[in-house]
Amino acid sequence: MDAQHNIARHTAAPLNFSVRDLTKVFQTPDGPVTAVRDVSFEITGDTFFTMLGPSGCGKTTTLRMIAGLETISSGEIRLDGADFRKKNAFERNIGMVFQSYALFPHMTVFENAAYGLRLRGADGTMVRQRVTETLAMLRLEGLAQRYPADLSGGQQQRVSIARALVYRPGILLLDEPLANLDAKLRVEMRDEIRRLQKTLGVMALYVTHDQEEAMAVSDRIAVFSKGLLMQVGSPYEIYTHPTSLFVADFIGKANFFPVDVDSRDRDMGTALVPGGARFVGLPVVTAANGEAGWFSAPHKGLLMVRPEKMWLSAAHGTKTIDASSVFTGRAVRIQFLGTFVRYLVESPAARGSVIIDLAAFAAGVTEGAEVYFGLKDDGMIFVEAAS
Ligand SMILES: Nc1ncnc2c1ncn2[C@@H]1O[C@H](COP(=O)(O)OP(=O)(O)OP(=O)(O)O)[C@@H](O)[C@H]1O
Repeated sequence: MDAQHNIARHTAAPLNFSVRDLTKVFQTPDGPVTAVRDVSFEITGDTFFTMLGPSGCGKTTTLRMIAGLETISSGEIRLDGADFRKKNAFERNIGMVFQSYALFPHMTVFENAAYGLRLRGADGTMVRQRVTETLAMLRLEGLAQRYPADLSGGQQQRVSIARALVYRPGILLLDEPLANLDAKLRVEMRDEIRRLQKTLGVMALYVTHDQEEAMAVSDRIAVFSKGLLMQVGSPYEIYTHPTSLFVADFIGKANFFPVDVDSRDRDMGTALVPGGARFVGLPVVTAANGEAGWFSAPHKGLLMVRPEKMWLSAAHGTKTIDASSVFTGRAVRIQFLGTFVRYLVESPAARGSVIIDLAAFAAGVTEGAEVYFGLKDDGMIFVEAAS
């Protein structure tokens, strides 16, 4: 068969890539360690899919099982319905980018980029054409004859992306590709990776521990904690409808108010905040497993409110206040953060200090001042039972 057969003309993302009940148990001298437990998700077409979580949560192990770099303890991986494990490296049709770049130090940029094509038996004309085209996409044209040691970190990472894309894989796997770059370059590169991914129409599986980065680049995010997949959704869904305390806290900033739930039905509830405030008609009630119907009243729970869903005013002001939903506290710190002002408020009603983000300074509120604050009624969400 013609060797060129192994090389796609254009990127063709799989229609459907799925992982079912994927589990990884490492045998260690201290006994078995379950790094990934029963993880299931599905990705379609040119989705930019990110696995996000703190260090040690199992995201890299999941990616490595998908890449075939780690054996699977149990579960399955399917590519357009077929068992992924039965496919050889060429048939899997994946490109991989590592945090460490993993370039060959004795090869030029051109030869590094050409590696995957040569492995697939591409002829000289095709290698020249593809490598030139791919280096141009990554703005590396002028550097083709350099060696990795003579490149900056950002340029080295571009070469490793070129090497992964040169044979036009359907799936691009990226393991913390920006972790070694400085903050400004990280933002530039993440936008560039996303632009390339969409231009080529490749499916992307991206691993990061940086929630801001995940929100900025992803179509969908899978949040991991301790080997478990906690939630999958668009950045908007996981920010506005976290289904667990972990996700609410890990994605963005969150305030938590211990409450007594005194009634509820499928998607409405009434909560009492010790101290007197009462909230009726809560918009969303979710359980740690994402299912409604989990709270039984009466029950203790946690009300989560995002900082931008709160109001604040000076306690000595003349504003008319509906006393049933107002808290008092003390503004302990005011931070001007450019596009908004952040107030840190101490209040016995909250668990930890309260973060309140306003579009402008609150009149008359200085550090140390007594304040009134409350929750806008579209911003509340139950996240978990208090144990
Ligand atoms: N080869 C191995 N042998 C034993 N345990 C391992 C091995 N690789 C990973 N682990 C363990 O599995 C768990 C998950 O690790 P993993 O690297 O997947 O997490 P991660 O979320 O990607 O973290 P990081 O961002 O730090 O790489 C951790 O507890 C880790 O110590």
